[in-house]
Amino acid sequence: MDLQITPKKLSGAVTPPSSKSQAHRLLIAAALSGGISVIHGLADSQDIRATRRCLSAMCAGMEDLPDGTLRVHGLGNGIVIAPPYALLDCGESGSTLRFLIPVGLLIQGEASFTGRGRLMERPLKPYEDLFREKGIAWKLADNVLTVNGGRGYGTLALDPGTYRLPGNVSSQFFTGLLFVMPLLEGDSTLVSTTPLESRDYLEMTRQAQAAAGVTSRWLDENTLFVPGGQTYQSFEATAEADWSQAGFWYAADFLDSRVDIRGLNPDSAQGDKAVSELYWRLARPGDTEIDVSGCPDLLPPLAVMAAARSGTTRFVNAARLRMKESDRLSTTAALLTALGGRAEEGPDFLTVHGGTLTGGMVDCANDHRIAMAAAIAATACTGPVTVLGAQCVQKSYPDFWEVYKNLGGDIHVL
Ligand SMILES: O=C(O)C1=C[C@@H](OP(=O)(O)O)[C@@H](O)[C@H](O)C1
Ligand SMILES: C=C(OP(=O)(O)O)C(=O)O
Repeated sequence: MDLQITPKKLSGAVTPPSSKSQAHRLLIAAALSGGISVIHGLADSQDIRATRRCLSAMCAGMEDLPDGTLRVHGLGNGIVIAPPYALLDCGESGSTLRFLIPVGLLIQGEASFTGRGRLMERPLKPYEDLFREKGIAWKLADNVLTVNGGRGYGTLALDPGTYRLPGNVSSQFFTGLLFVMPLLEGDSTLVSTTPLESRDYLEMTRQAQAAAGVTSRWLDENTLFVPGGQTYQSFEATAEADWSQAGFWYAADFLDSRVDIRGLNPDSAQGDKAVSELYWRLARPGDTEIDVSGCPDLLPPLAVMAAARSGTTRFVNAARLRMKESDRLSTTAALLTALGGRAEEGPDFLTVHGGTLTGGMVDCANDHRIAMAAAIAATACTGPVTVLGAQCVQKSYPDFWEVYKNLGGDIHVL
């Protein structure tokens, strides 16, 4: 779907959908438990559907109630996950794939993972290296990854112990391991061999586990101690509003729209709540530097703010942005330059020069956050903006265009 946007300021109230990151975690913690958990406020999106689909394929029960509540029938303390083989279609969701690979080792036989778009090209090496070191079967061929925890043969391939991973590729590997470690018979430690980036995402994992009565503790800033022999208890929880998505509405306000952003938890464990402070930092004129290693998903909306401010903004520690749904350093720079802005990418940074945006044609590169950033940038352009492939917002915010229109956005489908 291609859209033409005629620049208009937006106005009205918005409640962002519930946090995708929190939703993945609550679903997995509920599925690993031994009872029926109740989750309120889950927003629908392609990524959340992917996690639900995979957990269902592992035999967790998912029951949607008419009031929007989801009841999850857990697998039984994760000890026996029923099928002897499961084919798990992760769609385009990196979180689903990386969170569930270790969970797949609990299946009696093989678990195969597949995905679409760029998913299976996104990094998996930290798991591959670790699995090879531990003697766990790993095969990636023709877009399908197969792992085998060997549970059907009376052994548990994932032993308690020390697990070392680089901390600068994706925090999602740490989350995946952290989900299964408490179920092992003995204690484990999870060690980041480089300074751990996106640490708040691990805190979100620990928070979802805490809801299910599962604990771990930091020994130092790169080492997490995970007691073994724990079980996930069923729980009731409400998913909170998504700070990463709120970032786009903050950017709209930065560009002089009047969007009243509602429902956000200021004490949230979501690291992307940093947008509320970064907004004010960017509002001050002059050159500035922003470290996005802890909040990579904020880069597209922050870059749009940077394009309209007075001064140069350098986003640093951003190498991981190249490994998202698109190479986001490149696609964010391309988005801004296509609209008449000035931006340059480096290997691990993006420099954005403030100025005015004129309009033009943006290719979303199948990246939801590029599509939403383009929509917000359009509100400040002097001429029309064409957005190619706008349907990719389905990944995380399916009614984004509807909301944009309700706020007064002027869009029509080409
Ligand atoms: O754990 C999570 O929910 C996520 C972690 C981040 O990934 P990285 O840790 O790979 O940067 C983030 O970009 C992604 O959208 C969601
Ligand atoms: C990178 C993202 O998600 P994931 O890694 O789960 O695909 C995202 O939502 O921007």
